Amino acid sequence: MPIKLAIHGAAGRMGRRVVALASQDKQIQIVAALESAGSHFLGHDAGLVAGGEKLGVSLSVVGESAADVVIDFSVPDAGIAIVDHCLQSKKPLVIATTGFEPDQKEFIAAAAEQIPIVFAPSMSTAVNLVMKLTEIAGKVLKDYPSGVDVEIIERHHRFKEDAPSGTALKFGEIVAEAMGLTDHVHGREGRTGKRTPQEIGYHAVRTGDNPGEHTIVFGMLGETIELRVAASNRDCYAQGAILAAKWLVGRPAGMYGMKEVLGL
Ligand SMILES: NC(=O)C1=CN([C@@H]2O[C@H](COP(=O)(O)OP(=O)(O)OC[C@H]3O[C@@H](n4cnc5c(N)ncnc54)[C@H](O)[C@@H]3O)[C@@H](O)[C@H]2O)C=CC1
Ligand SMILES: O=C(O)C1=N[C@H](C(=O)O)C[C@H](O)C1
Repeated sequence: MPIKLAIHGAAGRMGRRVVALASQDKQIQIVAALESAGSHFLGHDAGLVAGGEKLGVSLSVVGESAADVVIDFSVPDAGIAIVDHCLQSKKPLVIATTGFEPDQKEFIAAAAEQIPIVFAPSMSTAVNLVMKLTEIAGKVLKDYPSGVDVEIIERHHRFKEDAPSGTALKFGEIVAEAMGLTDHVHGREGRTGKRTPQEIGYHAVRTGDNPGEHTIVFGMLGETIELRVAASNRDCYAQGAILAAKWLVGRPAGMYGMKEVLGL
């Protein structure tokens, strides 16, 4: 029996790719494509909106559905609303949306005590592998004699609404944990003084249609390491979200990440 999938934010850049790829997947049946009450795509066929063939599923607002699992690529407030919906209907949920406030993250963590949730700022296998490499690099370089300056540079399309990216923040958490660093510095301007060894620097570049690129720089005196991962389209994220949804069905309540999904 195929897994019945609902996609939240289905007419967005990511939602459309999830619809397009999930509709080609024999293990998945799309049963709901959800959008905001103000979307002019409501009532339109989700397959056609995604640029493919007619699917027979119209874009609708959140309501009762036969879904076994939900994938969310939307905006933070809508993400919280779908968490609440999944809590009430006891449905597993993959949250790919970024930019949540701290209190919203607490709400998600509390929800994960009752339903299974995968919550990850990047669904890409390559990005999650580079997170693992970053952890290794951080641990190995922690006590490097000259000291190590870690800077995280991310580049995304001009339409992105949050900065730095959720993925950049996650890279920063990994570095902080691995190296015992405490200060998160976002951009620099003016007479900032010398860089301190406790800093992790973040730089958010917004240009054109870049689907996402992250570079983690480990700068020593005498040598430099750069770990870079760049998407050339959005399918790495959509495929990862579909993989996470399949993995999540039947799991106990809990908060999972792509680390668990990918066995990293
Ligand atoms: N975890 C990951 O791998 C990735 C995460 N993202 C994140 O996913 C989110 C969406 O990204 P994009 O698709 O590029 O944005 P987008 O703006 O193209 O799509 C968001 C969609 O959510 C819809 N939406 C807004 N309010 C809604 C509501 N109340 N109910 C249902 N739908 C609602 C919008 O109408 C829109 O269609 C962003 O937070 C982005 O950072 C993006 C790519 C990869
Ligand atoms: O908005 C995007 O496009 C992306 N957002 C995610 C993030 O904020 O980390 C993941 C990916 O980099 C694309």
